[in-house]
Amino acid sequence: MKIVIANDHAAVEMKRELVSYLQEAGHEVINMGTDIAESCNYAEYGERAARAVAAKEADCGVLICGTGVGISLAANKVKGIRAAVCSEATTARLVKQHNNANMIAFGARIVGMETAKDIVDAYLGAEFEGGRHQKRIDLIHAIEEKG
Ligand SMILES: O=C(CO)[C@H](O)[C@H](O)[C@H](O)COP(=O)(O)O
Repeated sequence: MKIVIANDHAAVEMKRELVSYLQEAGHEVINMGTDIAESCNYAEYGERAARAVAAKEADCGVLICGTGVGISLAANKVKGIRAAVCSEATTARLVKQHNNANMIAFGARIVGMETAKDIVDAYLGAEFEGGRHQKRIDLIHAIEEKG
């Protein structure tokens, strides 16, 4: 898969390790930074990655900040984005199966490296189930259209 990844200063090391992990698994990774420890603003990185997913430049996205919350809030402001915060693998699987999340987010200050890998594996290994779940996603996007 083609996966975009973005993070703030809280997650530079975790992102670096995940990029290698995903590449070793055969994925193409588009790294949108940040790659330095200097304090930065998660909204800019979340938006950049979300726009790439919305434009179909990537199949999906991985977002990491301190908690995963700020960067997902920013990404979710981009039309067509469903970014879900996950702190464990079951949620990561279900956000794909039920919500067809096109981005996942987690916190480098919340989950450890092995859990982060489990989250990513569960999400990438899951398939959207469609059916009743599609109607619910359509309702979410109807809210988006109302502005
Ligand atoms: O946005 C966040 C919380 O929703 C992220 O955790 C940020 O990484 C965090 O706010 C950054 O905090 P810092 O004190 O500036 O490192």
